[in-house]
Order: sequence, then C-alpha cells, then structure tokens
Amino acid sequence: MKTSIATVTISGELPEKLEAIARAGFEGVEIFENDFLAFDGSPADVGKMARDLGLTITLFQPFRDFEGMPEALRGRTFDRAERKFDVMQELGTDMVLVCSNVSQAALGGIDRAAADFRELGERAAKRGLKVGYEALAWGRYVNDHRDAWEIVRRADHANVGLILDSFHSLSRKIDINSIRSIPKEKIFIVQLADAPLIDMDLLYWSRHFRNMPGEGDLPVAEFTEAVASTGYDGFFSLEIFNDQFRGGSTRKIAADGHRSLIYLADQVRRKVETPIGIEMPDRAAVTGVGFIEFATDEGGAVELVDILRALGFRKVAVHRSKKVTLYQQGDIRIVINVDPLGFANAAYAVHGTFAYAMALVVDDATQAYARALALDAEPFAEPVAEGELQLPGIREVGGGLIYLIDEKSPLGRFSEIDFEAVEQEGEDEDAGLLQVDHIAQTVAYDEMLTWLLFYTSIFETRKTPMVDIIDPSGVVRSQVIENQTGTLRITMNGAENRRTLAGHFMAEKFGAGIQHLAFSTDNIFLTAARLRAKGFKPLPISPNYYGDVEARFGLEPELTERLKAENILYDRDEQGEYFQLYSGTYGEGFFFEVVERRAYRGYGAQNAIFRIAALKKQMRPEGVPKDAV
Ligand SMILES: O=C(O)c1ccc(O)c(O)c1
Ligand SMILES: [Mg+2]
Repeated sequence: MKTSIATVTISGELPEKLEAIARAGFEGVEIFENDFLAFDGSPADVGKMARDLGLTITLFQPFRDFEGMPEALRGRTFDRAERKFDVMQELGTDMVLVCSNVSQAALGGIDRAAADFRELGERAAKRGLKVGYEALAWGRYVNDHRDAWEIVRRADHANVGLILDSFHSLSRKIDINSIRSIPKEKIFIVQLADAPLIDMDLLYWSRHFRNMPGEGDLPVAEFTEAVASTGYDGFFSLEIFNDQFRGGSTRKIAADGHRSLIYLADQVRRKVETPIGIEMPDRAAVTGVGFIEFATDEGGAVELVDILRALGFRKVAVHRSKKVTLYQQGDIRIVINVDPLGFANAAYAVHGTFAYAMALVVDDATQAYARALALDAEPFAEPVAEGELQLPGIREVGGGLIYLIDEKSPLGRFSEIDFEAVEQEGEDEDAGLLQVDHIAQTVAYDEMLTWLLFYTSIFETRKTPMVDIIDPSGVVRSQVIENQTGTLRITMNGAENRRTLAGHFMAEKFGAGIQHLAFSTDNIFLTAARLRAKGFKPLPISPNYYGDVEARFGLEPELTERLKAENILYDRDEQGEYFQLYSGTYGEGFFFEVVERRAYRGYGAQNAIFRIAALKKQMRPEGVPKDAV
C-alpha cells in the first residue's frame, strides 16, 4: 500500500508536520491549503522541504465551490483555479482536490457540472496537472460518490478523475459495492478516515471526530477492500479532522496513522487479488499473562512484598544473575526487580515503584514479535547473561515493556532457566488466587486511541464501547480491550484532569501505567476469610452501598450481610454475577483487586464510582495512603 497523510491530520507547523510524517514512514503527503497559507516560505520552499524528506506531495487541497456556478461567477471560478494551478506547479504536485460545491449560488445539473470539469481538465492538461473530484457528504447537489463518479464519467477527460473518501461514503451508508465497477485509472486517490458512531450533524462529525482506520466504528476495511477489488494501486491517504489530534503529539499521531494503514492493509490483503500490504503473521492469540514485573528499590520491595504476602503470594525463585525475585500464587507470577542496572532501574528512577513490564503468553512468540515490529512497534532488548533467555520485548505506548513468551519454545520455561527455585518457608495456605483477571492501565485521555490501536492491531483482541466513570473530581473514560476467551483483559482508564484518582496517578507517576491488578478466585468468601487471616486490609466500602445493591438486585439479606462484612462489591449482567474486593492504595494510588466471576463478562463499571470514592478517602492530599495494606 502506498501511504499518504494530509497535513491537517496532525498538530504543529508545516515543517514540523512534514518531518513527523516522513519519520513515521509515509511516502506521500497532502498539503492542506491552510497549512501552506500559514507558513512563511514559498510554495517552492515547501516542495523542496517535502522532497528533501523523501515525501511525494500527493495533492493540494481543497479547492471549493467550483462546479455548476452561474454564468456571472463562472469566469472567476476558473481564474481562481488557475491561481491554484500556479501554486501547485511551484509546490511540485500534479493533483488538486476539488470538493463538491456547497455554495448557495451553485446550480445543480449533472451535465453542467461535467462540462465545467471537462474545461478544467483541459486547462489542467496544458500544465500537466490533474483534477480529482470528491463528493462531500454535505455537498449541495453532489453528496454521494456515485453522482461524483457520473460527473467524472461524463466529463470524459483523461485529466479528470474521482477522489473517494471513506468518511463521506460510509457516514452516509452508501453501498460500497458501487465502487467495484469504477475503472481503477479513474480513481485518482483514495482518502481514508474512520469515526466513532455518534448521531450528529455530518459536517460537525466529519470536522471534529474523524479518527484513524481501526480506531472508530466505520467499516473502513470493507471500503478499502472494495477499492482494492478494482485493482487500484495508488495512494491511500489519511485525512483526519480531529480536535484531539490537532492538539496531540505531532509525532505520536503521525506514527498512529502509519500503524493504522499497515494494519488496514493487512486486513484487506487477505481478501483481494491485487497485492496490498506486506506479509506478516496473524494477530497474536494471547493465552495468558506470563508475569507482571515491578521496578523498585530495596526499600520499596519490602513494602511491596508485605502486600504480596498479605495477598497470599510466596517467594518461589530468585534470578540467577540479577537482583530479581519471583513471587507466585496459582498461575499468577509477580516479578520484583531491584537490580541497580538496566531499564527497570531507570524506569524506577522516573516513576517510583511501578509495574513497568508484563509478559504475555502467545501461541508463537517469534511470530507475535515479527508482527509487532511490522506494525512499527519499538523493539526492546537488554543484555542477558550466558545461558539466560532473551525474551522478545517491545515498548508499549507509555514506554513500559511487553515481553512475548510462548509454551512451544524455551521462553515458556523462563522461571526455571533464568531463575533458581528457593526453599519454601513453611506450609502457609495461599488465598486461593488463581489468575490475572485483568490489568488496569491508566493513560492520558488523549492517548487512549493510540493504546487501542497498539493492542488491537498486534494482538487478537477487540474493544468494547467506552463508558464514563464518575470520580468525585471529574470524569474518567474507560474502555476495555479483551479477547474472546478472557485470557487477556485490559481496562484502560483515560484521565482528563489530575484531580481524579486516575489523573493523580498519571501526574505523580509522570505518565501512563498499570494502576491496578485484578486477580481471580473461584470462591470470593473463602479468599476474603484467608486474606483477613493474613492481615490484609480491604478497602472499606460505604455501608450505604449495600442497601442500594440489595434493593437493586433483590439480594437475600444474608448475602448482603456477607458482602458488607467483607467489603465485597457486587454486580450482575445477563450472563451472571461478579464479586469484587479491593485493597487500599499503595504509593501514588496503585492497588489490587480480587474478583470472582460467575459467568459474568463485564468489569463492574457500576461499582467504579463507589470504589473510587473509597480509594480517594484513603489518600491524604499529597497522595500518601493513611493506612497502607
Ligand atoms: O470538511 C471539508 O470541507 C473537507 C474538505 C476536503 C476534504 O477532502 C474533505 O473530506 C472534507
Ligand atoms: Mg476528503
């Protein structure tokens, strides 16, 4: 797939935008007129800048309100076009995007529009230029690519072609199969954008809420497949108008755009004959969480180990060459890294005690790693001692690490190969914790789409709809990324303001990261009793909560009493029941959760407001817990 992106998609000034676009790996760029007008250099300067970065200027846009103007205005419209042609020639691009007329003055009429385009095509041809016509979803007469195509067909000029834009076609639910019969040489360029399904005015939706393919809810892959079925092999160009992207990190948004196109091409590649996209392994199937690793120092480790022991974990092994210890319970492995050398220590120096890495168990680690790299993930590796394993690793969006391990290679035996088992210190019962149920990551609200694209493009996962969670100091947006089998569940909480629990965590930790870990049990009451015996202090839940829960779900009073006695939260969905028990906060707001699912599929979003209120009550203004676990 030949990749391009419109300058309007990202923030910054033109030189910064072009640099980020080239760095992200795009081959082409659409120059948006406003970006050029706001820039002090000449069109030739812009052209040179782009070429020096190895970028082709795929087109110049937009040229508005052209076709079907009444006679009195028609001449001036062509004069305007000639002026644009001058700029284009200086820029060094051969295509202009003409979007369908929205002017009150415009006359309808398909033959008149075709005649205008034929003349424009003649003028363009004299200068070696081309004209592409795009139907805006809110065009006055032309708002459907099928009508735009008919006009282009009747204009019947080699220098006049069609521009398709997935947003305009998909937002109006136009049958995309209509694209399949358009001759490929008449499709001059294809613009791509996705968007979340929101019921609102088309123009407002388009100008503020578009996002990268795969980040929204529109069938962009089906659209692209229809385009590819024509044999089209030109540029696919992202054109995303999004308020968040306009204010976001220039480089990160450009990188997301490139990743989104690679992922899209990979989805389409499998369904069409024309080669599109690069060969890469399938999305990686995750079968479990191999371990979660904390970076800390000796002092921090003492506190962390106290909590782990109160949760029923045991020290099972020590690393052969590093100051790293492995704790385990059931199938849950927690690694504590206090090694003074290496990435963990650097992460600790910035973030404090921090769950900075995790290992995901995949079907095939080599393939998963290859896919991640094909999708622009940044590889991570540190030197290892002889005989020890080099776990394939990638950096995640916040800078933390994801290791990829599997059962089919020695990687799955990391805890024997890299670690030495320790003598068990007595026969203490564990607390019945079985598995990592979910990993809750706190991220900046405006980076949620970046995380979403990262996980869903590399791993076989899906997203669930975003929900709003009310914090006493603001709103936190929550979205789940999970797989079908429930062996990978990540909840992402996006904080907009630093006074929320999530926002405080982000601010104090200097960035995104894992804020809580939820472990599963198959008997929450037994686990609660064992935890109590180990000195674990649950997060106290307001007694008022239990009256409401009893009434809402029609619970037996005895059950309500048991829940209340153990500070267990309750929820129910169509499938089943959910029980949640929380620890207090640790450090800047990190905590643990224990859950029992009885066929329940959700995450207790209804309870989050009470849990957040209770956690915040525990934290002193400066964020230190009053009562550590
Ligand atoms: O919102 C607009 O006006 C606009 C302009 C040019 C485009 O290519 C487009 O898709 C939308
Ligand atoms: Mg467009």
